[in-house]
Amino acid sequence: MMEALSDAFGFLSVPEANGHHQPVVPVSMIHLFLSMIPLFCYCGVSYALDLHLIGDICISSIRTFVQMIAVGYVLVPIFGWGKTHFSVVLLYLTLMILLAAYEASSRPKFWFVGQFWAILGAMVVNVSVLASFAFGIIIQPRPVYDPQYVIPISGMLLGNCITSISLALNSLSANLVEKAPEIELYLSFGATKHEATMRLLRDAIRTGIMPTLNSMAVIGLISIPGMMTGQVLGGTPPEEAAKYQILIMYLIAACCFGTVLTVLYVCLRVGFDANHALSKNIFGRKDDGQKGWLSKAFLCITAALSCACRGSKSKNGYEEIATKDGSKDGETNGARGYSDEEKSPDQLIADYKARQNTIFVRLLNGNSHEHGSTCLELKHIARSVPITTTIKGFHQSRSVSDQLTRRILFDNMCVTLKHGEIATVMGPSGAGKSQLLQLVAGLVPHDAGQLTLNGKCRSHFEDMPHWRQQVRYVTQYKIGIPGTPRMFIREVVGFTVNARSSKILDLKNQAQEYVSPGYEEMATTTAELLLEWGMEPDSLDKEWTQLSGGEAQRVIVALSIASRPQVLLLDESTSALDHHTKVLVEKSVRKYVSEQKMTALWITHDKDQATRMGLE
Ligand SMILES: Nc1ncnc2c1ncn2[C@@H]1O[C@H](COP(=O)(O)OP(=O)(O)OP(=O)(O)O)[C@@H](O)[C@H]1O
Repeated sequence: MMEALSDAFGFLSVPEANGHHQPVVPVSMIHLFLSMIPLFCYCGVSYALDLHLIGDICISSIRTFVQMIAVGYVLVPIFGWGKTHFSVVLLYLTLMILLAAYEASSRPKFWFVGQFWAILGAMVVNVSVLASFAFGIIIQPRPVYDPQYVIPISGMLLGNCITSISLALNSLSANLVEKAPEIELYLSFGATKHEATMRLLRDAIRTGIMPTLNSMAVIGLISIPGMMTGQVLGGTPPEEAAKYQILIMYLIAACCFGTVLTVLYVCLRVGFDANHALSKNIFGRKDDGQKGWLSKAFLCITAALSCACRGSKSKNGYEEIATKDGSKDGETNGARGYSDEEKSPDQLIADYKARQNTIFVRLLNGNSHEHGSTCLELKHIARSVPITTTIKGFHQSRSVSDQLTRRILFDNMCVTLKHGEIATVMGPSGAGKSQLLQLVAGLVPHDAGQLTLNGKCRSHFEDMPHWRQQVRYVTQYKIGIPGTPRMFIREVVGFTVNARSSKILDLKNQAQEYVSPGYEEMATTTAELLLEWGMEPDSLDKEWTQLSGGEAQRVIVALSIASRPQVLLLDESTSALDHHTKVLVEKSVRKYVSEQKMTALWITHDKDQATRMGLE
């Protein structure tokens, strides 16, 4: 039995003359405790730098100790029974895979409902396929489920998958939440969800598999894997141990690649709805509430210890922050502030109802185009947003009724705009103006009603990217994407070219086909507009991150106009500009809307701007 362990697992033991194994390096419990000392020194560093890692260091150290000692005892009988009972091996593998899925699922910063099952499914499929390939075709142990081979190798595959999946998923889910404005920028220029997230997806895949590729790059040169070392010490010739290790590394890399791709595919499917719109409320931020009970118990103990150590600091383990006037954080002008968490749902609903959420959509130049044909029509549109994300503790709660957890922003909204018309959208902050424009752009769903463009109902468009190519939403956020505006033009033209080439085959829709401008036309128009608005045309070749807030705002408005949409949706698009430049931009928008027979909806808080826009 010990020979089997030694062979497969690389135990550091050599056989004695009497057949018993003697460890190459005898390790006593005292040695183990001594080896913990350097690690625990870093608890002091964590404390000094306020890293909040003391709990994690303690938990990981204790888990390593308990788990490894336990496996040392459990493996011997399992290797023995497993040789003749496949069910024992299967049971052990099931346990391993469940724990691996749980570990991988608990690490990313954001999570979605069903994440554990997605990871479990990805692991089961990929590990099963690779293990079948490895044991059935390459290694061919007898029996094929020989636990001496199956358990250690599956363990190595799963262990590496945990790291890859958690890194990749953490990268993609955090980006889907934190880089939503970037994704929506691409979507609003007609990108599909895959085009809009391609960069983030590539980053996530690279992040996930890089640790494995890195260890493959240095294996043999710098790192000698434990398994190979164990085999050599157990008597296997080094060249044979090396070949076995190479085989294992290839299997690990393939398994990591497969699981990462599968899990990211599910994450993307969950992160977008059928209309290629980002589902922003799907992802929850992981907090201590999502930690396992074991981790929570350890965290409580370490928090109590840390609290006792701090003495003069706060009782709850966190230092209280005093504000300038001596009051504590959360207090303003002597009155204690309170957060949404402390209100009951009824109070919150009453608060929301009490707010004036009226949105005014005012037509500015309707008289000049009385006989024009209808461009954009909103019929009885309604939109509500979940309020669960703002109330901690109710997040993802299934027991609270839908009515209680949603806030109606607007209901029964009807707007008709003819070609060449501009309307302002005004209302208090938080009333839902941006939501209205994003709804028109198809970036958020609507609860009821119908939208039409040139008389064609939105549901009759081939898909939402085709609608968005003609309905351009100009975000109010500063653009922080990598690259330059010129690169962005190339990407945008690519989206519409793809869409057109697929649509050419669609004979039914050819009559209403949208012909987007090519690269040259778009770049020239953008440069001309920027010149009119007091910017150098070489701004197109500056990195987005090097442009000031006002410059970036002008560039994105210019790009939007130059992409010749039917509907222009401007969300406070001149908020960062000085008065003179604002007037120049307003003039150009009026000119282009009129000349190109577009329609524009313009959100502004500036009454003077609304008045100016109405005076032609
Ligand atoms: N995905 C979401 N989930 C939950 N609530 C949301 C979501 N998106 C927007 N909201 C809420 O909807 C409300 C309206 O948001 P919106 O951005 O449309 O306001 P606004 O009228 O444009 O405000 P401002 O003038 O400040 O830009 C806000 O209270 C906002 O918190």
